[in-house]
Amino acid sequence: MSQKKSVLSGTIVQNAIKESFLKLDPRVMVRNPIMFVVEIGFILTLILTFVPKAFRSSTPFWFNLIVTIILLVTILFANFAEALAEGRGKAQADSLKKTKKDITANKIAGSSVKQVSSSDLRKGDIVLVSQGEMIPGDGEVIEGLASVDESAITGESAPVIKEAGGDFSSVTGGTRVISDQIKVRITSDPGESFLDRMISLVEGAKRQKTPNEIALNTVLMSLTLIFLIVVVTLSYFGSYLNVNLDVPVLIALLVCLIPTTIGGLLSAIGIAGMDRVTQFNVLAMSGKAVEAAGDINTIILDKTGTITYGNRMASEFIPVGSSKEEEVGQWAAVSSIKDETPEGRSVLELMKKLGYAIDTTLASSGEFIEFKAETRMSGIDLKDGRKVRKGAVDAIKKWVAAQGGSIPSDLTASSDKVASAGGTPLAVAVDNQIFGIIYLKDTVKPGMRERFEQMRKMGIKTIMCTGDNPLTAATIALEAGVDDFIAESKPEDKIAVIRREQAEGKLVAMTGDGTNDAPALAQADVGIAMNSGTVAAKEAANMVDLDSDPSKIIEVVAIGKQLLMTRGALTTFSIANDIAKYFAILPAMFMLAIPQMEVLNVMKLGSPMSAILSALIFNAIIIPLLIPLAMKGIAYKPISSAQLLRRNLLIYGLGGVVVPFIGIKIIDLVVHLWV
Ligand SMILES: Nc1ncnc2c1ncn2[C@@H]1O[C@H](COP(=O)(O)OP(=O)(O)OP(=O)(O)O)[C@@H](O)[C@H]1O
Ligand SMILES: [K+]
Ligand SMILES: [Mg+2]
Repeated sequence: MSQKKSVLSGTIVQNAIKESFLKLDPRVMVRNPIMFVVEIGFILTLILTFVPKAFRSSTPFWFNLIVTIILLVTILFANFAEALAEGRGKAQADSLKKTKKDITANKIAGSSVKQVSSSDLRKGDIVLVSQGEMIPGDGEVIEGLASVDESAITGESAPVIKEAGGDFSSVTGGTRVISDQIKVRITSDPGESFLDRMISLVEGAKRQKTPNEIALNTVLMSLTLIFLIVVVTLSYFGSYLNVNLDVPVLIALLVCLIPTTIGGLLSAIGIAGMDRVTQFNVLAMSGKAVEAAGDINTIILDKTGTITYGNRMASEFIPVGSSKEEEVGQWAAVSSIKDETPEGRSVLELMKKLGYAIDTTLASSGEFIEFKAETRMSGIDLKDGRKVRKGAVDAIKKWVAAQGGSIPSDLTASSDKVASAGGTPLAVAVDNQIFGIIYLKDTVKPGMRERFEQMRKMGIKTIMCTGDNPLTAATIALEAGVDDFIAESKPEDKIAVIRREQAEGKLVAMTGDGTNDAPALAQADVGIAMNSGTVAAKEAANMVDLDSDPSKIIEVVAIGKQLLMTRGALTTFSIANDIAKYFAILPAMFMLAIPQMEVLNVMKLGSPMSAILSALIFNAIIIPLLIPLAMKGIAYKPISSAQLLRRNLLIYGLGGVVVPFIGIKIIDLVVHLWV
């Protein structure tokens, strides 16, 4: 993102303080039932402060006033935690909104170019964008190639190449063309652009509670309800025994017992988790996706463009049978004249490099057969009836065999040589004759082996799925160090792998960039599309990586795990805490009613009233003290989940019991000076 703020700026804190008060509105508070109970308690003690005799209470004015103030502060602290977590996203949204201004677009209408406002562009419109101009809307490059400065969106200053065909065709409105000229087909209507979605995302406007959060909330609400019943029963019980338990004391008891710590921090934890993903330049469409990332068992990656750089370039024409190199090149070129994919264009470039002239007349009137992931071939049907094809060797072999052709005896040896070097062999054929092989070269990105090793330590299995042949796949799989690979896979095969894993109860993540990856990205529990990829891939996925770095999935998984751990740890801490507070406040309450019960004062607190106030003060200040942990998350190390659980129970369970004893005791020493 354009502004990476690692520290919280003063304005964010100021706004959060203001927001904490605005969130006191009961219509807002009711969305957080635990804190809403505290707010009702606050209203009751407020009434008691000014009408001391209400509810047959006998506590003094000053006590009621202090309880009222502490309750208010407790709610404000919880609101502040949430507002602070929301703050960074809001600030980011503001700066993104500045990127979104109306610009003039060169819309192509028939044979002329018309100048229109970018806000008047609709899905399907075609615009021309030249050097120095801003791209007026999201779209797909349909003609040409240009380098584009996407720093407004990604924060990355190095320009990226966008080109028609292939997997690098999508462009984002608000980015700038810095060289050449492209024709773009607009793919979004006003208000539905990537930037719009991004703004509403970081703003948290459409934030919904995740299923995990809803489940936890239900548990916490049930706990609250149980304590409410306990406290109400206690008050009746008291009056039956002729012991007067005062309303402010009962409210203090209730607030201490209900899980206000986690209740106050829960939404901040979720928002901060999402925000951490965003700071990492990954846009998560839902909190659910981030949480799912934390539980991932299997990751599916495609080969080209993910594990390798993805600029598969023709580097050699290898003749087979009785044909000549130039012949292979000629037919490869004829089949590529209208092939807009990087592979297709690289064939023509290789011809130029080798100094061969391309016979364009032959192809000019033919019917172009576009490359499809399903057929794994592309080519042209010539006017004279001949059909020219290039494509995956197995696909071409089948195609030739279906026409009664025979397979040259040296084909396999030649294609295997290319494949075992990690290259992609494309066979070139005309009707029933195979002429030779195009050697497409690609390179594995550096550092892949270490990344996959890290995933293995996290207990995650990696599977490479590629449309390429088994030998190339095996070579690259070995070089990159993935656990498993599937070759010659069509889009539906990728989905089948994901479904198979899911049927075994596993959560599956997938990264991809191509249109052929889109269905699988949608099927996966976590689908991460590369921002460089096609519009279809980005729409199907539930996360978009603005830096287009597929290995980033590791960090996304770590952030997801961290989110789940932080929530679990703070829930444990909160509930353990409440148990400790019980020992401070319950004896104090009875001592207040029956002064002879001094034996109950196990913590040796100053006086019943100072004990109650100390517990209540501790209950309030623990919320802001835990805000940094809620926002930053608990540090994550790749160790087994059993070890993790043991460690967290020890720290946050035991800590949760011990800390309040010490905290309340210290506060009581101070409070008792007055009370
Ligand atoms: N322009 C093209 N013309 C003909 N055949 C092609 C072309 N591009 C690729 N192929 C062949 O089709 C196969 C599938 O290509 P595709 O780009 O769909 O792979 P994929 O399924 O995305 O897998 P990956 O990206 O991991 O390689 C390639 O391995 C290659 O043999
Ligand atoms: K509490
Ligand atoms: Mg691909």
